[in-house]
Order: sequence, then C-alpha cells, then structure tokens
Amino acid sequence: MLNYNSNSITSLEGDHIHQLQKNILKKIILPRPLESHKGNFGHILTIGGNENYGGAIIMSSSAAVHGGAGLVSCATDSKNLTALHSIVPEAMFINYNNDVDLINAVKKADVIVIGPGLGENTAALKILKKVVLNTVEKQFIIVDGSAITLISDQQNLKTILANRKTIYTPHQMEWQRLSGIKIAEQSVSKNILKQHELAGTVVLKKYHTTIYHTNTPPSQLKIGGPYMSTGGMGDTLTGIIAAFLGQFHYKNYEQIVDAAVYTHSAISQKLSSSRYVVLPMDIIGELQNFMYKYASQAR
Ligand SMILES: NC(=O)C1=CN([C@@H]2O[C@H](COP(=O)(O)OP(=O)(O)OC[C@H]3O[C@@H](n4cnc5c(N)ncnc54)[C@H](O)[C@@H]3O)[C@@H](O)[C@H]2O)[C@@H](O)CC1
Ligand SMILES: Nc1ncnc2c1ncn2[C@@H]1O[C@H](COP(=O)(O)OP(=O)(O)O)[C@@H](O)[C@H]1O
Ligand SMILES: [Mg+2]
Repeated sequence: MLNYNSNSITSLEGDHIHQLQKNILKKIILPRPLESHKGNFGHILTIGGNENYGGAIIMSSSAAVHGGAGLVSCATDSKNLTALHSIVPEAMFINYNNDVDLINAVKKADVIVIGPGLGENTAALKILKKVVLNTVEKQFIIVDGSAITLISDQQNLKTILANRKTIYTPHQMEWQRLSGIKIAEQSVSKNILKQHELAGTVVLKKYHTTIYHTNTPPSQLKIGGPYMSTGGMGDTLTGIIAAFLGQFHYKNYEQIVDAAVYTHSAISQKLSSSRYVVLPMDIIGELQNFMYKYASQAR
C-alpha cells in the first residue's frame, strides 16, 4: 500500500507534479550549534572507484567534505590513494579489497555511498554484497552508478535495502535496468509503483529530475540544464546527499534528500550564468559559499 493519498496517481503526470522551490533550503540548511564537533555532522563512507574510475569516488568524497560532512572515509582501490589524498586530504582511505577494514568501516558509518565508479565485474559484486550484508537499519545507504546496475538482478540485496533508509540515484538508463521500465515508458505512475516495490527513495536523474518518496508524493526539479552534462556530475551529487543526511536532522529525511538535489542543480544554474559548462569540481568548489548564504538567512 502507498503511504500517501494517491487517489489519482495519473494526475501527477507532467505539470501537476510538486515542484521543488528554494524554500526547502532555508528549512534544511541551518546554522550549526556552537557546542558541536565533527562527530555531530555525520561519518560518511564512500565506496567505489576501481582502477579506471577513481575520479568518480574522489568527486563523491570531495563533495561530501565540502558539503559539510564531519568525517569522510573512502573505500576504494589502493591505486587511488595518492590521488585521493592530493585532492581531498580531509578524507581517510580504506582499501576496499581488505575485507576486515571494509566491514569495520561499514559498521562505523552513519551514511554509506556505494557505486560511483565501482565497476560491474565479479569483484565489484562481491564488495557490494559484503557491504549490504553488514549494514543496519539506522544507516542511510545511497546506491548509485555501477551499484544500481549490479543490484538490478540481486533480489536478496534489494530486499535487505528495502529495510534500510535507502536512496537510489539512477539516471534513466540505470532506472531502466533497476525497474525494468524502458526509458520511453518511464511515466510518473509506473515509476511510483516501482518505487513502492523497492521501498526506498528514488532520485530519477534527468532534465527535470524527479524524486519518488515513500511517505509523500513525488517532487520535481525545474532548475538545472545541459550545462550539467559532464561525466562525474552524478557522482558529485551522491556526496552532497550524503553530507546533508549526515549533518542535518530534519524529521523527514526525504526532504533532506530533496534539499541536497536542489542544491546540486541550484549551484550549477548559478554558475552557468558565466560558464558554457559547469564541471563537477566547480560545484564542489561553490558548496561552502552556497550553504553559508542559506544558513545566514536562517539566523
Ligand atoms: N571520472 C570517472 O571516474 C567517471 C566514472 N563514472 C562511473 O562510470 C560508471 C558507469 O556509469 P555511466 O553512467 O557512465 O554508464 P551507464 O552505462 O550506466 O550509462 C550510460 C548510458 O546511459 C545512457 N543514458 C540514457 N539516459 C541517460 C541519462 N538521463 N543520463 C545519463 N545517461 C543516460 C547514455 O547515453 C549511455 O549510453 C559508474 O560507476 C559511474 O559512477 C561516470 O560517472 C563518468 C565519470
Ligand atoms: N540536460 C540536463 N538537464 C538537467 N540536469 C542534467 C542534464 N544533464 C545532466 N544532468 C544532471 O547531471 C547528473 C548526471 O548524473 P549521472 O549521469 O549519474 O553522471 P555521472 O555518473 O557521470 O556522474 C544528474 O544529476 C542529472 O540530472
Ligand atoms: Mg552516475
């Protein structure tokens, strides 16, 4: 059963869907309490980045650090260690091929990002299984990129994730793999039914990204554009969502996800006024200023 009044799901198609506005930011991005420390702002664990896709998990980790996470650990291929520490020295490194270290890191995390640049081979699937099997109910798990593709035919993992606070962040092709709905047929009504089956939040990324929630009707972004179409843009989004979930404690966490997704596109839109393309690292560089502006308005 759906957890919100869905009398006419079909009426949610197109322009009738709830549009996210910037007021969501003032509600979520608040000034920090004076008596606080890094332990209050979330320990994020990012997992991914094989030897070809190290940049993906580095961008995710960097976005988490710049988005305000208290602590960030990055579990990746050891070939990425030097690059990770050069680009984001605030992040700690874990060799994702060391089972004991990986499982310990999973147990310590408040928020887990799995998938950016993980790859789709047998080794990647083994890591994914190890991680999901060691998670607990209170943790947030953001499932992105390769992890979405890998999980598509792993019913047991989907069942475990249905009992976690899971956020899937597919683009349309990944959603086709996960939901079985072809891109041309991805209507709001069909997507709602699939989201309900998965029992996790679904951020369906595209022009006018739509977020399918468990307890409230879907919401849609009307900001952002093709200046965002550069590899790594979605990897960066995972770090922002993770940082927001780790540090903000709004009662309905799905609204925290909405605010993170809005922030990612709002920064891009702002920067696009003077750039032909906006790069993922540009967004990361602007996060602190952007969040400062909204936290000051809330004072
Ligand atoms: N610097 C890096 O290390 C990068 C690593 N990446 C990683 O590479 C792995 C594979 O991800 P990809 O997404 O590239 O490959 P996928 O094969 O999952 O998806 C790409 C395909 O989907 C199609 N598509 C249809 N609708 C789309 C939409 N709305 N948005 C995006 N693509 C759409 C594209 O045309 C393309 O054929 C992931 O783990 C990802 O995190 C990518 O993020 C690129 C950058
Ligand atoms: N034309 C566009 N309009 C709006 N947003 C876009 C556009 N192109 C890309 N994006 C955004 O960029 C991100 C791309 O994510 P994804 O395809 O997963 O990138 P990657 O895996 O390369 O990091 C999503 O947030 C998507 O909504
Ligand atoms: Mg992606």
